[in-house]
Amino acid sequence: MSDYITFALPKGRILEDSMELFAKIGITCPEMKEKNRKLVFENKEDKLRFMAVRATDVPTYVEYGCADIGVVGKDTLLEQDKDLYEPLDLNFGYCRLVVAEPKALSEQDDPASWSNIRVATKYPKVTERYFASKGVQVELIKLYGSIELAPLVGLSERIVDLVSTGATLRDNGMVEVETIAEVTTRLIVNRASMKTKHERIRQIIDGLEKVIADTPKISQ
Ligand SMILES: Nc1ncnc2c1ncn2[C@@H]1O[C@H](COP(=O)(O)OP(=O)(O)OP(=O)(O)O)[C@@H](O)[C@H]1O
Ligand SMILES: O=P(O)(O)OC[C@H]1O[C@H](OP(=O)(O)OP(=O)(O)O)[C@H](O)[C@@H]1O
Repeated sequence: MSDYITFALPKGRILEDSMELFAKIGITCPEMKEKNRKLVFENKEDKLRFMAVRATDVPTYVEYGCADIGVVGKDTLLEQDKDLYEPLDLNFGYCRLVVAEPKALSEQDDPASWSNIRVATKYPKVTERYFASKGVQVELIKLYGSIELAPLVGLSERIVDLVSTGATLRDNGMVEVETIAEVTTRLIVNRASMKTKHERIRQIIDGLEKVIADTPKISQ
């Protein structure tokens, strides 16, 4: 398999856009279109292998060299802080990592007066760093999804989560307070693969870079 290039792709919302982008530089995997429960797919002719993994696991597969290349949101990279080469912003998956709170709370209360702020999030490390940099002590509550529910039921006063259209915040009576980071999808590469498979990987990066430069930027 060492002459193969292996990709770790997230199973969720990023997968389709990633495969569309790769197709523009001739990287395809017809086997992936078959409806089954397989997790590894091959394009034997072009010596390409694709693994479908949880979005949060992509950096791990790439860091350990099980995958040469990965596709992942900047939010995940900020949270995990792994030793990876990050050569390209793929210019899709636009969203923002924000601090938000219930609208009612925002109107009634001055957060500066709170002695203990509980913040629910999927991103505890980013959240801790962010509040520490502002000199604010917070209690972190790690959740794995539906973060906007936490303040509605008294689990936390605030949340740190992704916002794209704003519909989830709005429909749950919440408002944005501050932006922590702008998020897009990134290409990541294993550091050793960058040396041992330099020519093929460089070709992929250069090809994608050209496609991205020629594609008008779609703002969310
Ligand atoms: N509402 C959104 N709009 C645009 N991009 C988003 C949105 N939510 C998440 N993303 C981006 O897509 C990535 C993957 O999100 P997705 O929802 O597919 O997986 P996940 O559920 O966060 O991960 P996991 O499967 O590990 O729980 C995120 O890390 C982020 O970069
Ligand atoms: O601004 P919007 O367009 O409404 O998108 C934001 C929502 O999308 C993501 O959730 P996701 O759909 O991944 O579900 P989850 O809460 O289970 O992670 C994110 O965590 C927000 O909840």
